[in-house]
Amino acid sequence: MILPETETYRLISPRVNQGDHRGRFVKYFSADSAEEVIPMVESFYSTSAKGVIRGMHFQSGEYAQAKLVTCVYGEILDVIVDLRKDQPTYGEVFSTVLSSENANCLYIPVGFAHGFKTLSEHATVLYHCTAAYSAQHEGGVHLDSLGFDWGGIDADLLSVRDKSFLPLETFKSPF
Ligand SMILES: Cc1cn([C@H]2C[C@H](O)[C@@H](COP(=O)(O)OP(=O)(O)O[C@H]3O[C@@H](C)C(=O)[C@@H](O)[C@H]3O)O2)c(=O)[nH]c1=O
Repeated sequence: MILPETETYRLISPRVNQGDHRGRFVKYFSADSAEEVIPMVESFYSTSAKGVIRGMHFQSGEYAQAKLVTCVYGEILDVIVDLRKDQPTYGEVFSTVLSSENANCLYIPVGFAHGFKTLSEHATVLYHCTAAYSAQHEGGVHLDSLGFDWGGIDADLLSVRDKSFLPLETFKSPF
């Protein structure tokens, strides 16, 4: 997929969110109502305990990914940072709460790094991506270098890889 260079992130509210005595039915994304078709090729989810932060991740080159992210169980603070060098918004952070309650979905174009913190006891985060996973094309920027207040970072709950990322200040963006 070729994304317009000026494309930016979008918070998508669920189109259908009806409940009855059985529970709820939520459609958090529909290609028919999107501004353009987003060809998703991989879908995966992760589960995390309270306080876990994962990020700030991206894939680059031919495996660069746009992502749709939603939280289907629990609540997370979802965070993205703009890594597009030619944009005046380079380094800017956007954050939003995604939860099973609000059923919101964040569309993250190529050129942004993504991460989140789990706010609830447990959270399940679901992704749809426009490119396949490629370990060789993975990259990241240190989550504690964005000038963003995570509301506390528990280093014991970070992955070794996430701790190893360079700070935004010295990081060389591939975008
Ligand atoms: C992302 C991913 C990981 N893996 C493997 C690699 C590793 O052995 C294991 C766990 O990977 P990680 O520790 O990178 O998982 P995680 O930290 O949850 O990675 C995710 O973080 C969030 C913030 C994102 O934005 C996602 O795109 C993804 O990068 O799963 C896959 O096989 N396929 C995948 O698509």
